[in-house]
Amino acid sequence: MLRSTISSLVPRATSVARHMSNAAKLTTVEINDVTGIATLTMNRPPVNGLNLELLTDLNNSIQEIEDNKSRGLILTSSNPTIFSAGLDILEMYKPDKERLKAFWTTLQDVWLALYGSAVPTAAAINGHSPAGGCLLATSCEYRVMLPKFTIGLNETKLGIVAPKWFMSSFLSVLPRRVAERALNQGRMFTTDEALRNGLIDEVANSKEEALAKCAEFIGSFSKVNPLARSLTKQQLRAAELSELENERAQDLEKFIFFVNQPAVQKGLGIYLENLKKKSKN
Ligand SMILES: CCCCCCCC/C=C\CC(=O)SCCNC(=O)CCNC(=O)[C@H](O)C(C)(C)COP(=O)(O)OP(=O)(O)OC[C@H]1O[C@@H](n2cnc3c(N)ncnc32)[C@H](O)[C@@H]1OP(=O)(O)O
Repeated sequence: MLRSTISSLVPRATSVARHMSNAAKLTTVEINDVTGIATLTMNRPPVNGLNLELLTDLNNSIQEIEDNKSRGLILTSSNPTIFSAGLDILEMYKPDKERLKAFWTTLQDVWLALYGSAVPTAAAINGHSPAGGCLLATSCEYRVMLPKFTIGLNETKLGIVAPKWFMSSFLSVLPRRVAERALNQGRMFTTDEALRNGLIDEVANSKEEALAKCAEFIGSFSKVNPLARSLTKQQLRAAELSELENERAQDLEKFIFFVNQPAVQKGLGIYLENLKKKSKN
């Protein structure tokens, strides 16, 4: 799984960023030619709702970054106020059976790829980051967030239950007591609260500053043997990764059963309606 070598850590001569993915996709990957760090940007207006297509592009982009020996991965958003609104609720409301399966399987793929990535990962959280957005951010090794936004796993507020692997990412960052209470409450943390509780590592005043801080974190490994680093990370994360790997089919089954419960459908419908009402006001 090792993608980089010590020699690839030496900064290269030019500073031109290379676009690795084409613009028609819902993600772009840009590699900085000096640092070798890849910035993976989500670009699905209006709110980076994680639908099947965005998840597919995310998965392919993570793979591309792993394959092209990037020195690290920074996840961010092209939207100036929203990192990601989490799962696109429309994928779960009155769903098509086959698409629902593909949707959840691809979300599992994205989590396994990002949480288990061999390269150092960081999230530049330049906007709100509820639920699935928080899952992506907490799957990374480091988080830098802009002020006055919110982040958290708010599933209980929607009448749904965050799966175990959502909780694993959350628990890898927060103390158990804080995580348990926040999950039960469906708590959204403000940027300040997230910093105080350790849900994020730093605050930045602009997206550029956030990206620079993420790059600095990734650069902190420049003198560490990359193979030793990635094997250490993967060993530390192995238990949670294999738990999902071994239970993928059951997890999918549970999800499909849960989502199709009339009470869950009713709750999602009401939540969507309220979102739409709010956006009209
Ligand atoms: C073991 C098995 C059990 C498994 C059970 C399932 C587990 C599922 C796990 C995770 C769940 C999720 O990730 S669910 C998604 C949770 N997300 C949210 O609750 C966020 C909701 N959105 C907001 O709070 C806000 O939209 C925002 C803060 C993200 C942005 O606010 P802003 O004011 O800028 O934008 P609007 O609110 O006006 O929204 C614009 C537009 O987008 C639509 N929208 C927003 N979020 C979603 C979403 N998550 N899915 C679908 N659509 C969304 C919103 O309705 C507006 O639409 P219209 O313009 O058409 O009105």
